[in-house]
Amino acid sequence: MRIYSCDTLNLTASVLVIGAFDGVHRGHQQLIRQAKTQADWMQVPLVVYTFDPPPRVHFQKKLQLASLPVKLERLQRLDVDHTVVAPFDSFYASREAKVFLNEIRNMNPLSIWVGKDFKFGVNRNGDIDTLKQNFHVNSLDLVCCQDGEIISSTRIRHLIANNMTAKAEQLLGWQTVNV
Ligand SMILES: Cc1cc2nc3c(=O)[nH]c(=O)nc-3n(C[C@H](O)[C@H](O)[C@H](O)COP(=O)(O)O)c2cc1C
Ligand SMILES: Nc1ncnc2c1ncn2[C@@H]1O[C@H](COP(=O)(O)OP(=O)(O)OP(=O)(O)O)[C@@H](O)[C@H]1O
Repeated sequence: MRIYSCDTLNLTASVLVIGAFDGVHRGHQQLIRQAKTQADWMQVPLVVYTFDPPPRVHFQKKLQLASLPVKLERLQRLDVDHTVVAPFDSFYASREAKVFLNEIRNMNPLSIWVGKDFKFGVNRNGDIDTLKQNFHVNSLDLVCCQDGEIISSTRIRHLIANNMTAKAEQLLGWQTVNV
């Protein structure tokens, strides 16, 4: 897997997945695996575009589930070809949605995978519909755990804060000692 900073990756074709992916939990893993299957079928590289730190850590000072090296190792294990890491600071967060769209246009995505609630650009001005006006977009139904609750980084943060490590690891699909 090759790693790039934002604004540096140009490709003639790709499949792109975008998100914070804090912890690379089992929901993230399913999203990335679906995208990988499609990328292999299309014979184009799979690109993950992610943020460091995760926007919730930057804005809301939430617990970070995995450091950048750990996140990158997990993405590598999922057979991602290229990962773009945007340094998520106040300057980056002030980018207009259309500037972000221009950046990803340089990767010529044949298909983009995001969750239904995906937002981007200053003040979260861009959404999945904005993305759909410009690209072919796929979204996956949110993956739930055995008890039917949606898996999310937020839920895993709560479990860790309440010392429910075994349950957190079950939703993560990785051991928390690796953070
Ligand atoms: C260019 C850009 C600017 C952003 N600016 C803001 C912002 O001003 N406020 C905010 O809460 N989130 C901002 N975000 C973060 C998004 O709301 C969102 O958390 C991010 O795209 C990751 O998506 P995810 O949370 O679904 O993983 C920005 C994202 C991007 C790509
Ligand atoms: N359970 C899930 N099943 C499928 N896709 C998911 C799941 N959770 C998140 N995603 C998708 O993965 C991408 C990255 O999501 P994100 O990093 O915001 O995860 P999150 O678990 O929702 O985090 P947080 O709880 O901090 O908001 C988004 O496109 C999101 O919709």
